Amino acid sequence: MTAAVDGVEYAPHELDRDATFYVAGHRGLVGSAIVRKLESSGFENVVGKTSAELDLKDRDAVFAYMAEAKPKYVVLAAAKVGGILANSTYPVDFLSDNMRIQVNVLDAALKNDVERVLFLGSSCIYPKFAEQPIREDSLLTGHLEPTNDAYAIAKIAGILQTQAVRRQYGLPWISAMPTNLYGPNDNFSPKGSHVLPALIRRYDEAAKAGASSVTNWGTGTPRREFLHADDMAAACLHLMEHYDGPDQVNVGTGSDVTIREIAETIARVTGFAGETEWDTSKPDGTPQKLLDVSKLAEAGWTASISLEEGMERTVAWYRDHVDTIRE
Ligand SMILES: NC(=O)C1=CN([C@@H]2O[C@H](COP(=O)(O)OP(=O)(O)OC[C@H]3O[C@@H](n4cnc5c(N)ncnc54)[C@H](OP(=O)(O)O)[C@@H]3O)[C@@H](O)[C@H]2O)C=CC1
Ligand SMILES: C[C@H]1O[C@H](OP(=O)(O)OP(=O)(O)OC[C@H]2O[C@@H](n3cnc4c(=O)[nH]c(N)nc43)[C@H](O)[C@@H]2O)[C@@H](O)[C@@H](O)C1=O
Repeated sequence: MTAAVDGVEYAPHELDRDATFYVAGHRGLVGSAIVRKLESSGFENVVGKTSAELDLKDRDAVFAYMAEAKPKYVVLAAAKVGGILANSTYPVDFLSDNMRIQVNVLDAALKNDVERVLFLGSSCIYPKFAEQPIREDSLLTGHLEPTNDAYAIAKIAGILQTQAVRRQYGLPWISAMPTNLYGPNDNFSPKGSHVLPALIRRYDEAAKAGASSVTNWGTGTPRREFLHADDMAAACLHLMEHYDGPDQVNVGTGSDVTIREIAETIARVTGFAGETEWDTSKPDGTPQKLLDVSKLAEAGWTASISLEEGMERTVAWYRDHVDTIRE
């Protein structure tokens, strides 16, 4: 199928199933979903390294690994990642670690002639008060949300590096900007996680303990768009096979909910029957973050896992893995 994005036709570019495919961050929420998707799509040689085996902040080690593994394709799904509190408490780490990880991986990929790279950014790259739904061309048109501006600047630098490689070397590297994601292998730590895993854990623990109330952060009024990691992985492979433009592509569902609404859904799915309270001393973050996904739709991909189904699957996964989740 030929895809026409912004009036430019892209012929399908089927990836070689026998080639080495390096998924940086292969144990994480997104990386593990990409590994599942690649393996179920016939890729025979998907490789990855844990951060203990290969610290991507270590430039020499990254160059040595890339020279040895010689991947033909790379997805960069390794990053320092966290929710609103972690981002606003440790901005230097989110800026510095992510700049180093991405510069090392992208430079080493260039040195080793990696044919196709997918860089993953985040919807927080867009201005805090961007017009909704947020189009790709609103990048750099306004001020960032202060709770994650340091992380966002690192991600913007990654997009620019991908575009610069295209301009200077003509390589077909691309980048995708996911909305808020969730699913198996997420970070469920109460202080470090994003809202959805935090609420699954809080409501599940409260339901099991028979608690009369739970307290969430902020006012509950911000709106967020949630995409299941398996959909994200499918979108990544689709883009690598059907898109070859310089602009970053938004990846989301095209619809959003309030935090209060998602809390009600999680309460229902976990069986929590008590009251929900809101701690307004905690930050709300950006009031709304809904991506315009028309470029992705033009490229031929739309999400298929509903929020209700994705929540049920994730709560079930969490309950099965509660003893081994990362803290
Ligand atoms: N989760 C979300 O809601 C969103 C995520 N994204 C982006 O998607 C990508 C993946 O995020 P996600 O899967 O959620 O994050 P996770 O935290 O689940 O996974 C990140 C992975 O990165 C690896 N990693 C981190 N630091 C290093 C390091 N110094 N050296 C080697 N590996 C490292 C970790 O490896 P190990 O396990 O071995 O320590 C981990 O598996 C990131 O670029 C993120 O910015 C974008 C928008 C939303
Ligand atoms: C993906 C994106 O994720 C981050 O941005 P965010 O969307 O604001 O992230 P969040 O998921 O942590 O919060 C969403 C909303 O939910 C509310 N909320 C309620 N109760 C809890 C709670 O218990 N935990 C958390 N984390 N949030 C809570 C919280 O107050 C906020 O209003 C970026 O830093 C950056 O990492 C990024 O790119």
